[in-house]
Amino acid sequence: MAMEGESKELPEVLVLGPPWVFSTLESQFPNKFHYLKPWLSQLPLHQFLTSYAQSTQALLIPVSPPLNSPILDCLPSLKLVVTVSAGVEHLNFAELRGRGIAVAYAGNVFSEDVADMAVGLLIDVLRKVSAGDRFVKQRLQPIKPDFPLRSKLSGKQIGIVGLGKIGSEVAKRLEGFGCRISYNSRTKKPLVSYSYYSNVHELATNCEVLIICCGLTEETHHMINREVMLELGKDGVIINIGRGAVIDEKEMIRCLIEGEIGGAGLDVFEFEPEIPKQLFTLDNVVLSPHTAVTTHESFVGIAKLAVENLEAFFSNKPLLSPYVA
Ligand SMILES: O=CC(=O)O
Repeated sequence: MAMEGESKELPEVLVLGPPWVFSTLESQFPNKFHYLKPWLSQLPLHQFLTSYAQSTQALLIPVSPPLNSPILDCLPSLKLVVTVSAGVEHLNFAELRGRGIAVAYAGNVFSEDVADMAVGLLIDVLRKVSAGDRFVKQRLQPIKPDFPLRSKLSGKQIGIVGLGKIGSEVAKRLEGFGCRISYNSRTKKPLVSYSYYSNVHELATNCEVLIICCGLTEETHHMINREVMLELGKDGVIINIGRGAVIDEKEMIRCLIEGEIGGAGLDVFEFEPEIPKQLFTLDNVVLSPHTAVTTHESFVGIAKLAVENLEAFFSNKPLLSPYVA
């Protein structure tokens, strides 16, 4: 049902969650759909949905909050969820399948930006770019011999955890730095020449850097545990642009403080939006507020893809980026 003052002719799309990508989508593609925007209403969400979204077939959401059963119960006509994210851990695929709801997601749109961020964090941790910046600004001196030595990136042994779209982009970039690439993933990739380790323990033992590029599932939750970090070793660096809970964050902090690993570059955290305060005091840690995907280009790209998926759905055509669980 259309809200007062809005078009009833355009296909209806419900938008949930923080409208961060939505504003780009709406400004780039105005008048494509009739958007239901609960955040503009005084009504509590469930009341809004039962008042206005009973015939809504398509839903647009970011990666959080989880799309739970009470929300789905309020949307009896829902047939499509478009999540503007590469990660899909907020979706329960068994339930969505049971309700006959298809899913489209970000596919490859963010992969280059996320891979760039992984390399940026790695260079920052190894070469102490942010630490050097703090050093100069705090002491107001451009050059000082007592700044600690950095570590070289070229030639490093890199272990990629999850050689999907993002992991492959990371590998491609680091090959350009003369790094030796190994990876762990559920299965060996037939067309890839990088060394494959069937478990993260062997990968960590044989690498100097671990880059977490996989999604969060029951299998990957806390996959990077204390044992893996000890195997990575005292000079080892962890970069995480996947999901925070793939690493046992408490143990990682302990390992960083005790010098059991050398450093970390983190764009994601186990209990977002919380970031453990101990990380703020560590100079061998570079932090980023889960912004690997937030470039102008990625936002325009995901807005376009979301619109294309919605248009395909409303004209009974195949989705552009279906997520097949
Ligand atoms: O974290 C961002 C995403 O999953 O797209």
